[in-house]
Amino acid sequence: MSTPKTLYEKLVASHTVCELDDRGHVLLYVDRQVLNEYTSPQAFSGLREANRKLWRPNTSLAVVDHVNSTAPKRVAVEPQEGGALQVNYFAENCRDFGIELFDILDSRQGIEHVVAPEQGFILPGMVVAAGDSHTTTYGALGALGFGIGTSEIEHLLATQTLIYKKLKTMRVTIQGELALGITSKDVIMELIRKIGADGATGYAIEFCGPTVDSMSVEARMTVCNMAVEAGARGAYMAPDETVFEYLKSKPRVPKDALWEQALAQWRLLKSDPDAVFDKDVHIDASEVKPLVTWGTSPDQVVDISSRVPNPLEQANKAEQKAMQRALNYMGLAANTPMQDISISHAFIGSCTNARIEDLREVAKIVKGKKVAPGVRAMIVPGSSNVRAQADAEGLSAIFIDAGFEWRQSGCSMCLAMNDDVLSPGDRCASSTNRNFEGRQGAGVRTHLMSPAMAAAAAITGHLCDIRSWEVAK
Ligand SMILES: CC(C)[C@H](C(=O)O)[C@@H](O)C(=O)O
Ligand code: SF4
Repeated sequence: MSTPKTLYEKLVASHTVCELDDRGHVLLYVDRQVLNEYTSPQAFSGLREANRKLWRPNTSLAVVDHVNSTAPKRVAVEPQEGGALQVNYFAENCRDFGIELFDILDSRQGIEHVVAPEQGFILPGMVVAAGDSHTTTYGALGALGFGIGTSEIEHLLATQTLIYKKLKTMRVTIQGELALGITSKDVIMELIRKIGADGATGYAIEFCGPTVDSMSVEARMTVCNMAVEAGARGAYMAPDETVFEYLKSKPRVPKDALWEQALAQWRLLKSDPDAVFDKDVHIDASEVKPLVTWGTSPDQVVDISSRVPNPLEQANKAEQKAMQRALNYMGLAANTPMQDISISHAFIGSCTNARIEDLREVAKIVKGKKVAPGVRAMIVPGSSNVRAQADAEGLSAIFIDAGFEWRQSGCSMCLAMNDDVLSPGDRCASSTNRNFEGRQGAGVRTHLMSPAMAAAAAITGHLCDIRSWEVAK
């Protein structure tokens, strides 16, 4: 009998063209890649210089997302606008190399990790690479997605392969029921709290267990998306009926007999029962609290009902110093109750938490309420399709009535590469995935949390416990 294998090992094995050495390097075939205007220019320039063509142009999908404006009225970029150079060069490259592009005015435009699944471009069992670390998101569909650098993009476009180092495997088993108001965002933040921001470096994570099984595909995407903040360059769940149901209606999935054939194959995509993982982690979902970051790394995170931690209680001197530095940057004093922290901004957006289910949750929280005086709150839908759907469901009317800005889609204030930049000292409750120094603008203080928590903070003007909110409803 052959050795039992994890799904990760099966996916890598089925895409291995050849082994390159005995240290785990293989030449890996990549099924599909998603391109953005921000990380692809040098790759295209390299191809142009070497006079190379794309090996399989129709395996690429190109989306403008990082630098575009999210101003409510959408217009094409003008040559003099910031980011226009990247957007225009991107369009030129897609035209010259024969790649399908969702440009700013396209009704399918949006953040790549929201758009690609929405289009049915990512299917179970695929290997997908892109010049963006949050490509792990696709693991929610049972695909192996990971981020690559710009020279790797060039290699990939020319050959449809990559030199890939096989990862170790980690199984994260999640069981128990989430309490009212607790979301999959809190679950992934709990994992990061537990294992640290480099706790999964060198690993691919398989998420499993009853809690994962009962999550929607969108909730699973949040988990796989943010797993990279624990260092994982691969994070997935075995695809199940929930995934197949989600995919069924998407525009680009195989149809009719091909669908049935695909389904039969996809149902085989799971780890063998006795497969051995290099590491096992368990999470009791019933114990997960609403989490919020206090520092400048996603693992500097606490339960909303607790206090800003005190570095002096840390035995490790280096850790103490890092905590103090984070507190200084964040303008926070140790032992302050987290709920006493006032905010100036709230941002609901990003590929972590700006899908339609997230926006529905936000609408439930803010309906009939008003954004606190002095707070600027914005909602940036994950894609133009999500925006249209939120309009159709009446969600955007609720947001606008409550005083939120309802904007066009893009990465926006998740990393502030367009005009959506905050000012030094601003403090933002954010549904995003990274709270690094300067992430939302120089000197800006970012607190990561679930979209529901960010919405509640916008209304009250300070960080607050979604559980008391849920009870009060
Ligand atoms: C711009 C891109 C390289 C980057 C990433 O890789 O994730 C960005 O999307 C981010 O979230 O920091
Ligand atoms: S929304 Fe944020 S995390 Fe996602 S791809 Fe854009 S910048 Fe990166």
